[in-house]
Amino acid sequence: MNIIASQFPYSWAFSALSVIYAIFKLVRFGCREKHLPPGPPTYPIVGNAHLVVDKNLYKKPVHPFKDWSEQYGEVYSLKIGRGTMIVHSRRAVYDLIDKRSALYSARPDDEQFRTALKNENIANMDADPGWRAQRKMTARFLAPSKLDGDLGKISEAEVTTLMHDLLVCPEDFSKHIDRSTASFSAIALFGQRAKSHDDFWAKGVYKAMEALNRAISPGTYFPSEQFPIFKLIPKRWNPAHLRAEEGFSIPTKIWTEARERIESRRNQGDKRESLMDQLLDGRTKLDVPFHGTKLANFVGALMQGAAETGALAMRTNIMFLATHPWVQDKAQIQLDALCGVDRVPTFADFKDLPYINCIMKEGLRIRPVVPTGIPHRCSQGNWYEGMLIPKDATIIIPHWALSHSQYDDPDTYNPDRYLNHPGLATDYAGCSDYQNRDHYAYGAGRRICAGIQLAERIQWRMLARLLWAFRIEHAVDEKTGEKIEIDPEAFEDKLIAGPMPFQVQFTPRSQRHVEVIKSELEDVSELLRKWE
Ligand code: HEM
Repeated sequence: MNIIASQFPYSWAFSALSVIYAIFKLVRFGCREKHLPPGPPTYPIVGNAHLVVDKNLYKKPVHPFKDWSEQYGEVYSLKIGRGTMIVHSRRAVYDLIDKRSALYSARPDDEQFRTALKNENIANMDADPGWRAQRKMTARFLAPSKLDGDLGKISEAEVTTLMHDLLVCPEDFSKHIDRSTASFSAIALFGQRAKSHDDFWAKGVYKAMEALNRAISPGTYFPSEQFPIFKLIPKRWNPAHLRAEEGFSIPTKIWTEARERIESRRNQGDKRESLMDQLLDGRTKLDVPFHGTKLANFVGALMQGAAETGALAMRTNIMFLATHPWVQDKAQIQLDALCGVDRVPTFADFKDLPYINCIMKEGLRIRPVVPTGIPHRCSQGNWYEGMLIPKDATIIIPHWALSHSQYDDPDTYNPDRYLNHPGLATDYAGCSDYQNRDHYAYGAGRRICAGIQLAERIQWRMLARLLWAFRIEHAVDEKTGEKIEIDPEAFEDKLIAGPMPFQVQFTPRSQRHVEVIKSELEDVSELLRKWE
């Protein structure tokens, strides 16, 4: 009896201490650890997870990314997942993402991304030999010499088709742009052209992107890395998980069919110069071999990276050009002086048409296509100005917020701000003169957009030719005769985002311009037919 009585207080005390410790740990769970960069106040358990439920992280009227940077500085942290660090200044992007690129080039190990992209999409692959091999091959295939050679001619031919489509049916301008960027990418990557918007080679890529955007857009799935309890929800009851599975299965089905179509064409003796043809030939070999669906998904992921981004950026340009006629005036003075009415501009005119480049940069700055960037992961803990950036922290470069805080008068659309930036984005990215970087729309460090050279050329060609050919103006309401307003803030809430639908008018600048477009189309028809 005595023995039991003397043991009781100890076991009670032990249990009580355990409970107190568990409560302490629970309450501390979610608190920001010492040495982490500062950030918004945390709540027990949830940390800062509640803050990202609002998808409007970057936009007006809330703009929290920007407000937090004003409050907490150039690098701040959110207690989400294994820690989320926001790198919010030109200097910090250069110091961390560019200079320490070896530590900042991994991708977060996020279950939703893992399920939707597996290790088969270059944009989400970990920084391993397979990813390096794919980057190397992409850089080789999309080298400037090729993009300015045969691929350049094809790209210009597709833009000529776009000009003609805009003559014939201007109200469908968005569809024409989608077709144009998809078709050029499909010729380069698969050796096949998209003759119409409903063609497999155009429809497929937008269907794949829609599935992917549905799966991985910020704020649309449970933060199961932070709260593993969500992993216990049966997958069939978790709509976000089902969306993630479709984010993989829908694109994989499309790119597998694409590969089969190419194999069948090749079996009929029709071999072409596309990336897929070269891979199937074995003419181009990857340092790390492909298995299963990886080959189809590699080329498909490039197609996904190429088609929609360029189309969204172009829609943004059109929106701002329609609302800023003085910008068109400036560009058209240069175009008319150089090309007159008898010839269309080509990329060889890049240096002589500097204002087109200014317009391209300003569009990417004011409405970056990937507003919150694609997250990076820090693969090794390191210190920055007395703050710890922990191993496995998610790293965000908030493109939209950066663009709206690191520039003079950032909310004003003004391509003139780039008059002293005559180079392409590649000339400024990663440069030690970080104050002079043009914009961050292509990301930073080793993970910077792998198609940046192509992206710049596609947009430049579209902008130069469309501005040479048309005045872009507000659409007019047929009943009232009033112009239809365009809301420049109406942008999608997606990982890869563009303007909400809007209406504009494309008016040919003269009858002579119309004639030149028609004769140009005749000239390039032969070239394009080869890819049908
Ligand atoms: C306006 C056009 C484009 C924009 C704004 C854009 C933007 C971006 C951004 C922000 C990233 C992530 C960078 C980072 O993690 O820091 C990215 C990655 C990527 N982009 Fe683009 N992109 C565009 C066009 C293209 C084109 C034409 C291609 C052609 C293949 C392409 C292929 C890729 C690929 C493969 C990646 C993944 C790179 C990696 O994770 O290693 N993009 N892009």
